[in-house]
Amino acid sequence: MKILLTGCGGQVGYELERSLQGLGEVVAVDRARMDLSNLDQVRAVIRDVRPQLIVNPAAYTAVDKAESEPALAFRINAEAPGVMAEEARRLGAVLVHYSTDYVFPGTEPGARAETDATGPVNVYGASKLAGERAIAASGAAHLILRTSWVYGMRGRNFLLTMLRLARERDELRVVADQHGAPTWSRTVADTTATILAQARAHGSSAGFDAGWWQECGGIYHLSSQGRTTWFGFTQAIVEQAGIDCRVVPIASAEYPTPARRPQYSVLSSRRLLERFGHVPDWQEALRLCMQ
Ligand SMILES: NC(=O)C1=CN([C@@H]2O[C@H](COP(=O)(O)OP(=O)(O)OC[C@H]3O[C@@H](n4cnc5c(N)ncnc54)[C@H](OP(=O)(O)O)[C@@H]3O)[C@@H](O)[C@H]2O)C=CC1
Ligand SMILES: Cc1cn([C@H]2C[C@H](O)[C@@H](COP(=O)(O)OP(=O)(O)O[C@H]3O[C@@H](C)C(=O)[C@@H](O)[C@H]3O)O2)c(=O)[nH]c1=O
Repeated sequence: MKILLTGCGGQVGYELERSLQGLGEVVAVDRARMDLSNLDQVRAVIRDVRPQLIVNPAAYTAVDKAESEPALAFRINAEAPGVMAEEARRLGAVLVHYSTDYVFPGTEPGARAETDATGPVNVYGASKLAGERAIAASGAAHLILRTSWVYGMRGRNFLLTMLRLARERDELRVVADQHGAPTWSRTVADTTATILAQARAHGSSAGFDAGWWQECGGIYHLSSQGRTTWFGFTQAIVEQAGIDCRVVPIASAEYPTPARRPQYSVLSSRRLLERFGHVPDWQEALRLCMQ
C-alpha cells in the first residue's frame, strides 16, 4: 500500500513516519515538497503519488498567530484538507486527518463526546472545524482523530517550552483554570497505526474495504486518559525533570493572549477505546516520554 504522509517534520508527523512503516510504502512530504497553502500543489502531488492512503498531520498550529492570519490558517487547515479529501475520493483512497479539542467552546466541565456541539472560541479552532466539515462533505472514506495538548521531545510544544523556562527562571506562573489532557505525539501516531492495521485486516491485497470505513470511519477523540490543567501539567514536568523551580497557579486573566482558549477541553475517548483498545493515562505517557 502506498501512503502519502504530510508534515513529516512536525511532532505527530515525525512519529507517524516510524509508526506507519509496517503498513506499506510511506512517501513522506514536507512543506518544501507540498505546501498546504498552495492548493494546486497539494492536488498535483497527490495526483503524482497516487496513494491509497493519505495521512495529514500537517497544520497551521500557531494558535495566537492565527488570530492575525485567519485567511492563511483557513487555507492550510480547511481548504487544503478539503482538496485532499476530494482527491482521495477520486482515487478511491482513504484520508486520515487530525483535529483538536479547540473545536469546542469549553464551557462545560465534563468530557466531550464526538457528537457534542462544537463552537470554537478562536480562529485556529474555527479553521480546524472547517477542515473537518470539508472532509465530511467530500464523500471520501476518512478518519478524523481529534486530539489535545500534544507534546513530545521535538518541535514546538508546551513541554519543551516549560523545560526551557524552568531552567532559566526561579518561578513559573501558569494558568490553572484551563482543563485538558496532555497527549504524547507518539500515542497519537501509534494509535493511528493500530486503527489502520485493523482497517487493513478487513481489506484485501487491493486495498481497504469500503464497508469497514462506512461502519468504523468518521470522527474519534484520541487523547490521554485523565485530566489536568496547564498548571498541573507544568508541575509534573518540573518534578519529573528534577528542576528546582516554583510553579505558581494563576487565572487565565493574568496571562493575556491574543487568542482565547476553551476553559474545559477534556475529550472522551470512549468511542475509540471501545473499538480499538488502550490509550495511556497522561501521567504515565509523560513519564515514558521524559525517560
Ligand atoms: N500541537 C497540539 O497541541 C495539537 C495538535 N493537534 C492537531 O494535530 C495535528 C498534528 O499537530 P502537531 O504535529 O502537533 O503540529 P506541529 O506544529 O508540530 O507540526 C505541524 C506540521 O505542519 C507543517 N506545516 C505547517 N504549515 C504548512 C504548510 N503551509 N505546508 C506544509 N506543511 C505545513 C509544519 O511544517 P514546518 O515544520 O515547515 O512548519 C509541521 O511539519 C494537527 O492537525 C494539529 O492541528 C490537535 C490538538 C493539539
Ligand atoms: C508559556 C506559558 C503559557 N501559559 C498558558 C498560555 C495558555 O493559556 C496555556 C497553553 O499554552 P500554549 O500557548 O503553549 O498552548 P496552545 O498553543 O494553546 O496549545 C494548543 O495548541 C493547539 C495546536 C491545540 O490544538 C490545542 O490542543 C492545544 O494544545 O498556557 C502560562 O500560563 N504560562 C506560561 O509561562
